[in-house]
Amino acid sequence: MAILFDLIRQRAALLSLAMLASAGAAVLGLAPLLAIYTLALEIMGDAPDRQAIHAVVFWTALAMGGRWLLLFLSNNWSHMAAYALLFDLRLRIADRLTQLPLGFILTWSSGDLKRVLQEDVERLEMVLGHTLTDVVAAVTLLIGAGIVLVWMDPIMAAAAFAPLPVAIGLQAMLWRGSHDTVEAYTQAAGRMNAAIVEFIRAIPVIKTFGRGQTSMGHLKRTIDDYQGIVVAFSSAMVPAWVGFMVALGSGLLFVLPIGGWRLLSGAIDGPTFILFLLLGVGLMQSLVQIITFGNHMRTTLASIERVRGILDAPTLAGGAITTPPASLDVSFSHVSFSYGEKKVLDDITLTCPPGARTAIVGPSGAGKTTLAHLAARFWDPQQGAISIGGVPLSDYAPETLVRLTASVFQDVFLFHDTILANLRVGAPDATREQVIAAAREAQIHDFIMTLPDGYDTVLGDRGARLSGGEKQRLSIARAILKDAPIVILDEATAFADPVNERRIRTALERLCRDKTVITIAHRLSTIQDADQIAVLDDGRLVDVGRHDILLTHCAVYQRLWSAYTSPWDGGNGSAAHPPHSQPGFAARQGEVR
Ligand SMILES: Nc1ncnc2c1ncn2[C@@H]1O[C@H](COP(=O)(O)OP(=O)(O)OP(=O)(O)O)[C@@H](O)[C@H]1O
Repeated sequence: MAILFDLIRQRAALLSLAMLASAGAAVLGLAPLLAIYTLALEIMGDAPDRQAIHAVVFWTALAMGGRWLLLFLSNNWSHMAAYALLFDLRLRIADRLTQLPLGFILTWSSGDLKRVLQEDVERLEMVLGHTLTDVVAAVTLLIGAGIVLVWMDPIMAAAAFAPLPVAIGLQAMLWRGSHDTVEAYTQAAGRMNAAIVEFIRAIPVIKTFGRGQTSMGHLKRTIDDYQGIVVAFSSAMVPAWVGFMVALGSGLLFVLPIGGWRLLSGAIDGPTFILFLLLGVGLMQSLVQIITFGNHMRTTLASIERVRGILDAPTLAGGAITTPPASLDVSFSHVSFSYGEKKVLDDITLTCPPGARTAIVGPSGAGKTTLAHLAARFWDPQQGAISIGGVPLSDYAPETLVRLTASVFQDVFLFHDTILANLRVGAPDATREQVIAAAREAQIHDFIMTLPDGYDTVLGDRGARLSGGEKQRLSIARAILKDAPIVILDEATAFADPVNERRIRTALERLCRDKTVITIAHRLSTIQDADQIAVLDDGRLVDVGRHDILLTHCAVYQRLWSAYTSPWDGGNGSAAHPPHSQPGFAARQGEVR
């Protein structure tokens, strides 16, 4: 709720004006009813005054014009405020996302992040742009007209408001019973959305493997689940909701007999009776708007909670050191790391010497990627410290740390922009000539020159028009251009054709020249000449050494190597590919930060 008030405060002036205009429009909305009352007084009076009748028509028309103007202004102002707030909030979330550890962002699916940025933020528009002013109008009408009615005849006013306790009681029943159901509904809707997104993404796999029925099964289950909850929700809510609506319309049951009795007894006149029939009965409908506001607020508060999940997530503390370190070694000192309760790295102490290549190997799930992510500061370890040149990563200013490392990971992201802009991501000031030189070294220049606009060709959505190998080489070109002294690589597991593989190997050899390199190795042939190989097993560092030495005494490495060199998969997924005659790098895909 605090975040909502905080947002409202930022556009308080505009929203207040919108609410005032809405309240004014509501008051003016009473004009036709009062006109009927006044006309009835004139017409039923002894000597109807033509001039007075004309005046009533004139003032009513003026009031209607004024109401139109106030509604127009109220809508305009509330929407201006709402969209400005939405814009601010989206920027705040986007800004926060850039400050949050990458590891945190990787735990969210892109569908969930999109939902927060788009649907959850959009929900505020409904409240701020529409229902807030509607509810102000409804409350104004209810209170304003209530005062007028009580002033005219308290007994008749009591008759008009008689259904109110019943309506409120039924609404309270609805609210009390619905909390768990609304929660279940929200979760079922979330599961169904996620299943739909997954299904759409999986269509190529489904078509390739002919798993249509199986994949549809999960989607169908989530839709059935959602439908079941909606039907149960409706059945549980309908009786009370219908009762509420009937109660709202039942004012006539009280106003008609009591009004008739008071009219006949001379306590009220005809025009007053007519006014109570019109106003007293119609007034209750304002409650619907108030209830709608309450319902919108409930779903909006759930959205705000999700927004807060991002805005309140802890960022990594950045230090103040901006000078590059004298030495470019990367050291892990007694590092332990857990994802939630699950410990995946345990007391790792390892130094990656400057200008040397350290390969990390181990069975699948041993923690290789996590260790590389920690070196790139996706997360901070819960225990121990990671340092560059003896300075803990957290002591560096974030921009300095970004300049010190280039990461090439498996998921390549290419912006919907020109190739030139995509290559300049890590080096915005690079000249065109420097970009071309980097592309040449990454073995991608010739391909770029075959594109219609060369370096100015705009890439499709997520680089869809490029092959996997082309994307990899573009990402390596980015890293070469960035020219960071420390390179963190995640070799991917996908095969490349021999020509592409040779190109990638050449590009990576160029990228890693004279750099401190930490590489996650999936193909052991590529790391036989690494300066040191760190062997991980089940989150622990079991050995560090060169290939030949490890082969003589490290049981885990021997197992990996034997599985790797066996003609059949020895049961270890990460090292089951046949060795290549030439050692070198074979990273497949990569994203450069
Ligand atoms: N975001 C995450 N949340 C929870 N657990 C995770 C997360 N990322 C990885 N893990 C778990 O941590 C362990 C180590 O994973 P990691 O990816 O570091 O291993 P790896 O050695 O790189 O594996 P592979 O060779 O299969 O890629 C695994 O058990 C994995 O399931």
